[in-house]
Amino acid sequence: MAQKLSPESRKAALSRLPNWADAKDRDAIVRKFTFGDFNEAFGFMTRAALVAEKMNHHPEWSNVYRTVEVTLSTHDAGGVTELDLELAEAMEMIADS
Ligand SMILES: C[C@H](O)[C@H](O)[C@H]1CNC2=NC(N)=NC(=O)C2=N1
Repeated sequence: MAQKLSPESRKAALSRLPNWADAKDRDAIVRKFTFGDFNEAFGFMTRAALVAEKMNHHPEWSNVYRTVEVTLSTHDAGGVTELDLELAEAMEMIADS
């Protein structure tokens, strides 16, 4: 099972993911994506969902019109692991493409 990241490696990883922040109320990382319109937002979710399913690692997320709010945490580990960083990086690539 994936292990929770140490505070040091988590801090280093977050510095490479500048748009992501620690969740306020739990052990997780969060980001709000804003797209041009609903089609772009939902297209992002569709592509990210396919990656997540392939990884067997799933986001908590919600969509309002052209925004998608994402929370990543590894439930089995009770906190942030490499899997969350990997999915966050994949989401950055998808949102940029
Ligand atoms: C049984 C299944 O493999 C697990 O429940 C997987 C599925 N997706 C998951 N996603 C996330 N974010 N955390 C998990 O611990 C997790 N576990």
